[in-house]
Amino acid sequence: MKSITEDLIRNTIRIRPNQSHKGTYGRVTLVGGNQNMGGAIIMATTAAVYSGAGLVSTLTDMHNLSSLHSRLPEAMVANILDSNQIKKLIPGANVVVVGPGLGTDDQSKNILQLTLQNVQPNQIVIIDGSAITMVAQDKIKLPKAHIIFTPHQMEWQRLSGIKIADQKNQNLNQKVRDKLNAIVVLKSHHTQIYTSKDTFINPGGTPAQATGGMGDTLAGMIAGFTAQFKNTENAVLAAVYAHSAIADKLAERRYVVLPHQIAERIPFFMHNYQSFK
Ligand SMILES: NC(=O)C1=CN([C@@H]2O[C@H](COP(=O)(O)OP(=O)(O)OC[C@H]3O[C@@H](n4cnc5c(N)ncnc54)[C@H](OP(=O)(O)O)[C@@H]3O)[C@@H](O)[C@H]2O)[C@@H](O)CC1
Ligand SMILES: Nc1ncnc2c1ncn2[C@@H]1O[C@H](COP(=O)(O)OP(=O)(O)O)[C@@H](O)[C@H]1O
Ligand SMILES: [Mg+2]
Repeated sequence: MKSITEDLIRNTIRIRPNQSHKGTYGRVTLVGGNQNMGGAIIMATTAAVYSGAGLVSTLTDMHNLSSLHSRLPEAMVANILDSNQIKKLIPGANVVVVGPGLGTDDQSKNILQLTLQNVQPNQIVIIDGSAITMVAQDKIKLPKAHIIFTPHQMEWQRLSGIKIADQKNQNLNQKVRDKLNAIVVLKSHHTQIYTSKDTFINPGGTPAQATGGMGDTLAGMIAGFTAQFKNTENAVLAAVYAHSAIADKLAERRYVVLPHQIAERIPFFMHNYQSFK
């Protein structure tokens, strides 16, 4: 298993060309946040915006509208229950994130299905949180697209059938990845990334990260990075690395690191590591 290196991060985060505009940096659409879990989609959206995605739109329950807007005026918001908005905003994106705080009831399932039905083959789709659980339990058909799953260990157990105790076995994980034909970010205290060619381990991470919303933030970062940087695999690796490297730094002086504190530091981290042209 290869460790993600600083060099890879430097070769991935590019200096922004002068001749560019917001469209250069990708369109991200996020789908999630029911009445009870608006925080999850707010954190994911925040991370996508702070990672530098050019245009970010969020389909969420309208109960979350004012809290999302007041925290993050940069994001556009649409009603998750309006199927016309889903049909418009999903095909218009470069990267789709589905799942943070989506819930797993019948309404959530319909939203997930409609979202996936509108995905285009050239798009990157990050399937996180509740969406992983529903794909696992309800045998939801996956679209032809560049799919990235971001499960924690229990979500991976649900999706892969591999018990948490057996997830140490990389061959088992890789076999299921091959069947899914996706990038799998298997989150834990040292997150592993399974791609079509390789397995990587993230060298960083701290128990100060063990708090709700930490994975939602990672999903948004992966969206922001993959929207901007051409090599999708490297963009995923860079996002995973940045997420924990920022946390490790903050944890030098904190007992717990909050997801929004990570989001605030993303532009500083990316500034320090930019080099690739
Ligand atoms: N503020 C918000 O709006 C927030 C909303 N959120 C949204 O909630 C939705 C549900 O996601 P979820 O992860 O909270 O619940 P679920 O999928 O049932 O998994 C938990 C079960 O798995 C087990 N478990 C075992 N290993 C584990 C591991 N390594 N990491 C984690 N869990 C592990 C664990 O075991 P236990 O804790 O009991 O030991 C428990 O039995 C999702 O859409 C998400 O986006 C959250 O982000 C929080 C903030
Ligand atoms: N003890 C730990 N050490 C390092 N990283 C951790 C630890 N606990 C959790 N994390 C990280 O926090 C995130 C948790 O993701 P997830 O469980 O999906 O959170 P949520 O759904 O609440 O946003 C993952 O990126 C995981 O690697
Ligand atoms: Mg999660």
